[in-house]
Amino acid sequence: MGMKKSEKGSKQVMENKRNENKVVGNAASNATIGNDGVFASCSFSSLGLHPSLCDELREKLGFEVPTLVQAQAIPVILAGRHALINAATGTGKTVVYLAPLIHHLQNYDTRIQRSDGTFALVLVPTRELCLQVYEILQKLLHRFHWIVPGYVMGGENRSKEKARLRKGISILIATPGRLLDHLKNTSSFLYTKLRWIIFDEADRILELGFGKDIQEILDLLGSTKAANDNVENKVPRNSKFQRQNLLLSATLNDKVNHLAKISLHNPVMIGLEGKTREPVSTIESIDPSESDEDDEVKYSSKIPTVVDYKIPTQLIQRYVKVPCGSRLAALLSILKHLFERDASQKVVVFFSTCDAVDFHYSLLSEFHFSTDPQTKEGDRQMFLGCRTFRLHGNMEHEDRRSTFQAFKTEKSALLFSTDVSARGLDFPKVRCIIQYDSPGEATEYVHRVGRTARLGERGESLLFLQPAEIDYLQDLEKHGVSLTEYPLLKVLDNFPLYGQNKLAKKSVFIDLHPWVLCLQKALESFIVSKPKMDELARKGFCSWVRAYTAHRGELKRIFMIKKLHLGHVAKSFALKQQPSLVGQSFQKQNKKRKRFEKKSGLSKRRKVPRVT
Ligand SMILES: Nc1ncnc2c1ncn2[C@@H]1O[C@H](COP(=O)(O)OP(=O)(O)OP(=O)(O)O)[C@@H](O)[C@H]1O
Repeated sequence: MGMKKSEKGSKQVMENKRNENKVVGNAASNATIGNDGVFASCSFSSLGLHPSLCDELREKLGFEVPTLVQAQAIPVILAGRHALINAATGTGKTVVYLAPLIHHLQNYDTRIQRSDGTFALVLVPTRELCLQVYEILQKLLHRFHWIVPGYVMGGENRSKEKARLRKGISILIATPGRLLDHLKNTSSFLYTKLRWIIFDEADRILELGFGKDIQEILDLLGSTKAANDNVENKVPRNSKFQRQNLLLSATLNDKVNHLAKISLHNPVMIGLEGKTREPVSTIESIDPSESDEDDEVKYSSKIPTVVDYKIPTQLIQRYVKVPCGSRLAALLSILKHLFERDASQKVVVFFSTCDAVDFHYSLLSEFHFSTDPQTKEGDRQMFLGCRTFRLHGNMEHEDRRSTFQAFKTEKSALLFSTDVSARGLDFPKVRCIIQYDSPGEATEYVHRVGRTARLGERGESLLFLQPAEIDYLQDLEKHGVSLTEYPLLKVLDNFPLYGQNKLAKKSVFIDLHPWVLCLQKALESFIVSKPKMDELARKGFCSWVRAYTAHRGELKRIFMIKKLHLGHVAKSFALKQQPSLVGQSFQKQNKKRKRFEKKSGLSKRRKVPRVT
């Protein structure tokens, strides 16, 4: 007896699912951990990648074997599945999505052409990450010259971008704002053959307030789940233009739920709870025919609100408890200690605001120091001998670009940055991360420290906390992150002080330590003597306090503006001025803000975006 059309259809769906499950199953078995816990004990070709691409991975990037997440995820992506991928920082997520794209695009029966337009879209939160992904893509496409890589991002020349889009870009890397701009205004931007949409650092894209843009982008591309279902109705299941969306980050949390819900279709979850989700049950538990409401319930249970973050196991994580007024002296002392211990290394220091970056960068570029008060100014040595860079969102686009490239290639250097460097950037050989201003959300802590200890390399991180902020450690503990204390007094004791014997230098209080007192005095004199520095310090102070008030939710309990002694904050910018003067101007601003909030009923919902 002949089978009914609908029965035939459902049998076909079951068969497809079985085939997909086989691939996902293979992925799990491929992902056996190698001896080092970072790489898998298999080859790239065993994952199903084309031999030429495997050669390219080896020759152009020096990748011999896949990392664990690559071994888990590449077969899943090659099979055409939507996926949500969570793996620790520095474990090779970029190649997780780039390799399958290239594999498929170079495999088309008829070679793709520029006039076909865009096949794949990679969305990233920052310009630097955009460039970084583009550079890797360029290398990987060396022998596949007919696949054209390109990028569009804020700060670039729109007309030039339009011209490139008109010619055709096969794989496009983009920041959301600029992409939306082109989707609306560049009529020659062709994306009718778009097959992949990838969100790298998905949670950050949403946190930066791009949620609306993303919704609009997905709508314009017809790639929301609803639209996707429609596409599936029209396009045969094995069509090469069927959509496949991927979300990746080291910290996929509840914020990604909505994006996953609207953009992923029957996804495979990789790396949540530390292992590949049981492939068969994952696939069978999310039925594409189920309603959105049901999906939401399921996603929420898949991406828990409180998750243990994955931190590279070899990373040494410490905190240092420093009274507010001694923060600057402590930071400079620790940096001096680090570079004296090893002159050839890279260190990144994170600050909460662009102004704070500018102040500290200028200070260290100019500050000369001697513990002997008799030493003439011209004879004093630079406090730190290493090259110093700065990176933040208020810099000129070209400066940002050149700093990013320069810090990448330097062997020994110090980078002062806002969170613009916290996500995805792969600066080789960074040895230490210092979080001078606390990161706020635990997710940001994870990404900041993730700039070191990448791919099994050693690394250390140091979090500055004031005594009143020490509860922040508990907040990190909730996510399985625990830190040990840094022996600051021991480090301070080791600095030579002119005319004092070793015993006299010791102090049990950081703020009374003779080295700290001597350094603080020199810093304050330096600032007073340079009007430009004084101005930078004041600006830095004001924006720092403003950023401190912007901590949200639970964190407000830990970072309480009321507990701050503004005079001590001023001291941490080496300002000698009457703290009340600086404080008053802030308090006026604060009162004005509160009045405004009260009037407009905003006080509960206020969310101050950070300029990074
Ligand atoms: N299979 C591999 N073999 C050797 N090196 C690799 C391999 N895969 C990736 N790498 C290198 O590992 C580093 C980290 O890779 P990548 O930047 O993709 O990590 P990530 O997981 O995206 O990190 P983050 O979460 O910080 O964005 C890079 O320097 C990259 O070149």
